[in-house]
Amino acid sequence: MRTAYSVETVRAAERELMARLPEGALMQRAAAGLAAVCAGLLGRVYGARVVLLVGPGDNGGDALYAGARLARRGAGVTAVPVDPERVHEGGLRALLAAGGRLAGAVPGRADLVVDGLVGIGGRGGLRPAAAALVERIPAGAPVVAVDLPSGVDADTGEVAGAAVHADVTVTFGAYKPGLLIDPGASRTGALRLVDIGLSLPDPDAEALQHADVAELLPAPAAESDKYRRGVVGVLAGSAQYPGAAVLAVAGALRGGAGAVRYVGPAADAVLARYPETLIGRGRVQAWVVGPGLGEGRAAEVAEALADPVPVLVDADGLRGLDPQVLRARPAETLLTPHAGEAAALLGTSREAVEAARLSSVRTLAARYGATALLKGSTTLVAHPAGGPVRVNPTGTAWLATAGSGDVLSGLAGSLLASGLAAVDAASVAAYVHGLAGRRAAAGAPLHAQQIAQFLPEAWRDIREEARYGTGRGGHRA
Ligand SMILES: NC(=O)C1=CN([C@@H]2O[C@H](COP(=O)(O)OP(=O)(O)OC[C@H]3O[C@@H](n4cnc5c(N)ncnc54)[C@H](OP(=O)(O)O)[C@@H]3O)[C@@H](O)[C@H]2O)[C@@H](O)CC1
Ligand SMILES: [K+]
Repeated sequence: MRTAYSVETVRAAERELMARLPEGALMQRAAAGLAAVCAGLLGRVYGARVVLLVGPGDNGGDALYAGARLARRGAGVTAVPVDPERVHEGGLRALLAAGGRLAGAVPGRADLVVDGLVGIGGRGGLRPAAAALVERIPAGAPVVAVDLPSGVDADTGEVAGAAVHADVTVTFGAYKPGLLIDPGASRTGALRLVDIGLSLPDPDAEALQHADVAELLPAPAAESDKYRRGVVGVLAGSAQYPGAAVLAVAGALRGGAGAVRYVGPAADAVLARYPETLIGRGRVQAWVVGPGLGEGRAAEVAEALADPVPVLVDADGLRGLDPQVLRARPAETLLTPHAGEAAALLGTSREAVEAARLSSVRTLAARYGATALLKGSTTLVAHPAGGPVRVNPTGTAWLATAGSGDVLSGLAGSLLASGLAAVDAASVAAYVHGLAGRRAAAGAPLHAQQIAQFLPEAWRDIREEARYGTGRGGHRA
């Protein structure tokens, strides 16, 4: 599990630790870790041209101390400050003593650029003087961000204006949520965590990794039959949208439940494609309600919600949901809106949800007493009782295609039926779905059926990589 902590939490842990350590010890730990990553990237440190972009705070200090370490190993290190009047004094002294130099402009060539402009003390998009240095980064030079890419909001991943695009981000003490959530996540490149000895409470956000997902994926036991493995009911589709039913069933058939039961007017379309589907009402261990239902189906949605089993509500099923009804349910409810549907549930605009995805998903879960999965470039999952928000690390922009959400809801419902808690079912489904989307896309547009077709491959890959380290990986770790 990759866990992430808010700036406030990191600062508190840092204060607590600093009080017990000699002055500057934490910065030295940070700089040592940063220099080690830089040296690894350079391969040969001696003679390498390293450029440090240095902001006025401790983030710049980290860069300067790391630069000093590289200079002592023979690198040619040039520090370019945003403001020559405001540079971390100790760091600058160390760099100059090690043979590094200070310059007023970014050199035209570099083997490595270190972004020490701003870290967790940064607010808003990069200011013009800092942004001007970023623009001068020599083309093709690899960029290592110190703690986080400058311009990315550490707590939310929001990017207001200019921000650094890093190839590697070396972060200290703990991951910050903004490194895992887009648009920030797409600026970080490969993430490296340097342990500086902070003791931390419960995280604010967390991201499943292959090994976590492998442990959660249901596996049939020797004595399993289809009913013990769970039956998932799918209430979806309409005369107008029969395809949504087919796609939700496609996802559900590949989610580990022993059987899929379809209820609705698209039975012919479903059977034509998946003859193994059970048709009509009967006992289920979880429901998927909503994809392609169209209008006027509230009574059927209410009936499913009255069944005392976990229910996933998606798409048209989300219209007019009553928080009181969900709160009174004896089993878990999982809501899977995209930003527009979440906005309707929260009585706000789509833009407001997109701008503040983390707080939106938390509010949604708390207000409706349900687990909430907010779809998007980084899908988020929140539990109604709070706790860390799960951030999906496998998403890809190619997943934003018609019907993709129907496959996801079928898959998540199937995982619910096989006994996973709603938070796990939702986050595992998002993870496997994202991976399948990446496999299916392989850099080209895809359609939703392909995502469903690639689910078994993604699933196997997760199992194998977790067990033998031999899977093809491919997700950004
Ligand atoms: N946590 C830990 O355990 C450890 C933390 N460590 C390190 O300390 C870092 C935090 O240092 P920090 O507190 O000095 O703040 P930092 O990120 O350097 O930025 C503040 C400066 O930037 C400026 N500025 C603000 N916004 C801006 C913008 N948009 N565009 C441009 N400029 C902007 C702001 O200017 P001002 O508002 O003062 O005018 C201020 O001068 C942390 O990220 C990590 O690297 C490690 O050394 C040890 C362990
Ligand atoms: K930085």
